[in-house]
Amino acid sequence: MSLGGLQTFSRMIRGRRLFAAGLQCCRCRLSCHVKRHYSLLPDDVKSLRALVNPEISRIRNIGIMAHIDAGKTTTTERMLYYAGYTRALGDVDDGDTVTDFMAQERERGITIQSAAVSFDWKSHRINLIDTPGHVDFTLEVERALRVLDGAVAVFDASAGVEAQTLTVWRQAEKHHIPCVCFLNKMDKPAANLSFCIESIRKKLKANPVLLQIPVGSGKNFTGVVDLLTSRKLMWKMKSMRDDGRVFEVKALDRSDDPDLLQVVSDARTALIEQVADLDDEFAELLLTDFSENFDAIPSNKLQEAVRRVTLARKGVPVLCGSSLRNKGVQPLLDAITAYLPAPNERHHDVVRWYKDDLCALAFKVLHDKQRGPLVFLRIYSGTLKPQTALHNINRNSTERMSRLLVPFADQHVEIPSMTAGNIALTVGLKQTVTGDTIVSSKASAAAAAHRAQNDNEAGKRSRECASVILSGVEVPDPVFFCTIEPPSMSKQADLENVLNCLQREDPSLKVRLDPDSGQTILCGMGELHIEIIHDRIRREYGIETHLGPLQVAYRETVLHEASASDTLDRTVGERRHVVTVELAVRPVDITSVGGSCELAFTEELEGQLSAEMKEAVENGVHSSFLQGPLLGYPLQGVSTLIQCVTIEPGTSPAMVSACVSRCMLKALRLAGGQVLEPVMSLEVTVGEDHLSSVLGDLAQRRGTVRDIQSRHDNKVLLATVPLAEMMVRGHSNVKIAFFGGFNLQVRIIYDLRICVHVKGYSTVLRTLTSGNATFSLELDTYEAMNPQEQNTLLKRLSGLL
Ligand SMILES: Nc1nc2c(ncn2[C@@H]2O[C@H](COP(=O)(O)OP(=O)(O)OP(=O)(O)O)[C@@H](O)[C@H]2O)c(=O)[nH]1
Repeated sequence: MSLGGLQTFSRMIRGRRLFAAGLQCCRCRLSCHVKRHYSLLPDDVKSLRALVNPEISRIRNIGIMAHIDAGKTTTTERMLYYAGYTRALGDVDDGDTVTDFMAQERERGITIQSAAVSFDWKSHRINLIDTPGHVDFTLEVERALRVLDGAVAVFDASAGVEAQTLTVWRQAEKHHIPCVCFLNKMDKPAANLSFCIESIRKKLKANPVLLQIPVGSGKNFTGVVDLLTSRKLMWKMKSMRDDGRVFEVKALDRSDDPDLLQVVSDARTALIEQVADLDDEFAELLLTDFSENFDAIPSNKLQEAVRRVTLARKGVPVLCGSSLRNKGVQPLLDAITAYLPAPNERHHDVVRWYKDDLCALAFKVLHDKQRGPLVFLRIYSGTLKPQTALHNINRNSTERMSRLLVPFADQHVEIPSMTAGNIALTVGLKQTVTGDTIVSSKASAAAAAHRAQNDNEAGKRSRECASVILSGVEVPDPVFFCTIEPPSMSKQADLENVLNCLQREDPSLKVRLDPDSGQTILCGMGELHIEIIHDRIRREYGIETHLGPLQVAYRETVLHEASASDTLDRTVGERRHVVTVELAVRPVDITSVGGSCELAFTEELEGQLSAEMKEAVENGVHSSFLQGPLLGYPLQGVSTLIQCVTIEPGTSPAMVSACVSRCMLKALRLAGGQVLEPVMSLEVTVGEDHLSSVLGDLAQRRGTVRDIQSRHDNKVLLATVPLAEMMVRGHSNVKIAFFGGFNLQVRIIYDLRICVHVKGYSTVLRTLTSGNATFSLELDTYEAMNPQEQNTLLKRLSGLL
């Protein structure tokens, strides 16, 4: 940090003092004894077979999450290297990292799949998942977070909190995951500690607990001062190729830069005050045993308190470094073991019903051509052994697991058993999909349900069953779709097979058949997502497919309330089916129901209908929700009330569903249709010189500017814009861009280092700003189209334009 930066920071933390005036800062009087610290590195790369089941308190299941390009993969590579699991440092820019092992990841320099890696650090087992930063792969992050106990949020220290950081942070909060922040890229000239701390506070609404102060800035960033011990950790690199394994640990003394001493002293006092504010036990210790000199508090007491604060999610420890320049990663590893929770410190309600019986969650499925599906399991209780039958509660099926492996990126090491708290990779589970709960047997699930019932006498049966199933992963709705065709009809069955495999791996990929054209439709989270799938089908399965023009996934809703009734009277063979249905539909606020549709029965009907017929009615309504009356897009924000159902004896449930669907269509048509379009939130970082051209372009795209902020010399433009406006205009061109655009897209990612979501916009932005802009885009909401736009869309989709 520059002198000015140090002083600003010093002022900032002094200004933030929370404690009473009695808290005085004491100058540290630590010895100037110097020692050399070597990270644990065995003589050779560790034998993967040496991995054994560690004690649960020494396991850390953690994820690395951040905005695209913050340096997650680079940081993971350093961790593996310092832990002794790799001989050489991998580099994303050279395409030789351990965790980005897919061909597309190596070519594009981005993470697409989360990869699980197990390694040991100072007698702790770290199971680490490197997650993608690109918004198209948000589900990968969600799946990983579901099974993690803690996370490291990596930031580009020159950018602070970026758009996707906010998304993943919210995801971590949803799963109550304690985090540690790592301000990476401190070697960049624009790196700014106080800016990052403020953006964590303001944008993430988190409470940053700063544990280190950087020494030097930009190219001269040489190390950090650990505020707990007041010791300097210095990486004295002899050359650019120095791997940073060896660093010097030295207590601060009077020979150090007086500005640095002042900043450290102020920051340490602020840290003590902040922790005392957040942790009563520490505050009490401080006031009873160290009231004369708060600064004399032992570092281990401060560390214990920071741990409690982190686990209670009252604060997030903040560390800094530069992974690419090999500085600051070993203290980050220490922080993971010191502050993030062990599996037994997390409370998963369901685990207590299983006691020592096996209970695990399938959180990821990979397809291996030789071994079939590989299922990643997080074990919550009990022990997993190979060659055993396992029961899948969600599918109510039992299948045999043949082999048990420890995942080490794309290498897998076979092991005889695995205990609670760990992450395992299994071979042989053919029916299991992401989100399923795996137990040892049907009987053990029943026993768990029984325990749940005993503990919760007041609960209903259905709730008890639900409580013994681990909650799965929420799959967001796809926003793009396109048709996919095999090169010839003879390949259709192969393509269907491949798409089935890919869907098991990736629940955010949806495949459906167009009922009118009979074509196969691919629905995905973004253009890049669909392009990667297309590419994988070609490379991994050898099928050259043709993608149709990319289209926006609109939704439909209704404008007014309407009622309808219908009677179905049909004789099939000897059997007569007669059913009469009366129902009403009405619009509901799309934000209040989270975008979904609602279904209710009158109280009277609830008591009258058998479970089977109720399910038939529900099926009829739900199938209508999937196809709106205007353009056949799924419905959103529609509430349905079933008012009357009369069923004559002998009528089949299928006929009841058919009658309900027909009646729904009548009611929906009467209620008047409205198209809803996906509206994206857009963040563009651009130099001030180019701001006006970006704004002008945005106005033409029906964009709404929400805010313009300053970040260093750049402006950050926050806006919302309809997704359709971000695509290449003239849809037939998209097809050409798809086939010819592969290299172009790779180049854009490398040139601009941006989150390329929509090629059309990225190209325009590059032209407008001479390559001096980055942007990210994510789904904000669905909004009603105005009548004129809707008319144009209806005409275009019906071929009239
Ligand atoms: N200057 C500087 N560059 C870094 C640092 N760490 C990573 N980078 C560079 O930043 C770019 C992105 O690094 P990655 O490690 O791929 O980032 P990521 O967060 O894994 O990216 P995604 O997986 O695509 O989201 C690469 O060009 C790295 O060389 C750092 O400490 N300093």
